[in-house]
Amino acid sequence: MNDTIAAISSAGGPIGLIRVSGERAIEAAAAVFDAKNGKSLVDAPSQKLVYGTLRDKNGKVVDCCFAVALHAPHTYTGEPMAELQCHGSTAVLQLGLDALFAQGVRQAEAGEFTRRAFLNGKMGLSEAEAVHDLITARTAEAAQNAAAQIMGAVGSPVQEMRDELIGMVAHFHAVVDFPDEDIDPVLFEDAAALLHRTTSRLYSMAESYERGRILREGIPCVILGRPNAGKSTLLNALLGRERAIVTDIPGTTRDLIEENVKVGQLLLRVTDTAGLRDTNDPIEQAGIDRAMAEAAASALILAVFDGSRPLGDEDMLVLARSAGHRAIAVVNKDDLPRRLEEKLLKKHFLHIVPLSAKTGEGLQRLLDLIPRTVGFGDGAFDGALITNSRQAAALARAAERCEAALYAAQSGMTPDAVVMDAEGAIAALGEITGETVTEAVVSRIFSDFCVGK
Ligand SMILES: Nc1nc2c(c(=O)[nH]1)N(C=O)[C@@H](CNc1ccc(C(=O)N[C@@H](CCC(=O)O)C(=O)O)cc1)CN2
Ligand SMILES: Nc1nc2c(ncn2[C@@H]2O[C@H](COP(=O)(O)OP(=O)(O)OP(=O)(O)O)[C@@H](O)[C@H]2O)c(=O)[nH]1
Ligand SMILES: [Mg+2]
Repeated sequence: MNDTIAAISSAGGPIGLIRVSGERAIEAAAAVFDAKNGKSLVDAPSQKLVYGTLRDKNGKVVDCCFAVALHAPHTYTGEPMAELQCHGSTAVLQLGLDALFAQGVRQAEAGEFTRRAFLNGKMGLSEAEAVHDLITARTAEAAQNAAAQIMGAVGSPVQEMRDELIGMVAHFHAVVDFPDEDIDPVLFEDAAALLHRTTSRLYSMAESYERGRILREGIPCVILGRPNAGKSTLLNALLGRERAIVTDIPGTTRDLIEENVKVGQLLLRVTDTAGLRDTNDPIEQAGIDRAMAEAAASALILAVFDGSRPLGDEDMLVLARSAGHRAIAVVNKDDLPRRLEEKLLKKHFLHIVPLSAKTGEGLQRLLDLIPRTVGFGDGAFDGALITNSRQAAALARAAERCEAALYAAQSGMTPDAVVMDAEGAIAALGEITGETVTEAVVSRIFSDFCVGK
């Protein structure tokens, strides 16, 4: 039997939530809470807020709050649960928690509520992982996608494909078990059709991770350019505030300046850097080294050029660093007379955007372009984007095995060959739903969660 656990499930707001789950959850909460109506929480109807007072382990009243009993099995974890909705002070919440501990309840580990929900069959593993995605979502779109996944946007199709493959394998097993009978060729045809459909579905789900990862994590983007090109001015323009120091002295920015900015549906994790040039100043050189390293690790380079001057040697460092990278050339200072020749830039960059970081003229064109260069148009976020690397890897493995089974079915190999690969695909899909996953993997997944979830 599971012991009873409790944790503070809220962070920092004016109202705080203590959650309790396990066989003794409601009794323990009832022991520290006196309902104003004089009845014990044990006798309260499920899911009904009850007003009253909370007492610490010494019996002192420390809060006027709500309590709620949640009767199994219709709870988040599937176990009896209780909640105390207190005032949000850490002191109050800790006293409430300590009072529960005095009733034999223990501190919940990271993700333990959701782990229990999974182990009790309340949700599949992909839904549990989406809970974590939702808690850590940094944009509305990422939250929307995660919410859809909690509702089964990944788990349901995966379950469906798995069930279909299991049905097919069962059919083949019947044939394999009676080898004397002739194999109906329709069986191979039907199997091939199913495997074909499933293979392409699986590949497209696995491939959606490239965009799903960007949705969840944002896109690391570096502003690169010669000193004085207007990199810091561009950062400030993107942010809409004076974040970085701007002067007309070349070499103003030394350290990396990292900020997040929402661009369309995308979170841009943008870094302003030191201007690239040959220098004898060791401090400036350290900044340039960091700029180069940061650019190498980024997914997008905004290469800034000063449009009011011809391209110079320092700009060649920018061209070299941008080569082979996803990059947009920004021709800045477009409010001044143009002295830069675009010819060389056109050879190096697919996209060239003239703008003035100072006046903001042309900035919108850059903002429109950035999401498109990383594959984000105006999409809906209905949970179809895979955001989890573990799921993506399992989907790719399932797709490969499914494709191998398809090949076996089409090339008239023995039913055993079809079955073997199909079973590999079934197992890989089971890792996503959680049906065929090891204890160690489950532990690792939930240890990433926060305490109280
Ligand atoms: N106060 C509070 N707010 C919260 C949570 C919580 O645990 N407590 N949640 C925690 O994540 C989230 C809501 N998720 C939940 C998911 C399922 C159930 C639940 O009780 N499920 C029952 C069905 C209940 C019913 O149909 O009325 C079940 O699955 O059997 C509760 C919360 C966000 N808000
Ligand atoms: N006219 C005009 N001036 C600009 C524009 N963008 C930047 N400047 C000016 O160019 C100078 C350098 O701007 P910064 O943003 O500091 O340039 P930087 O690339 O960050 O320079 P370092 O940090 O030294 O590498 C400042 O005087 C800015 O006001 C622009 O679009 N038009
Ligand atoms: Mg600067």
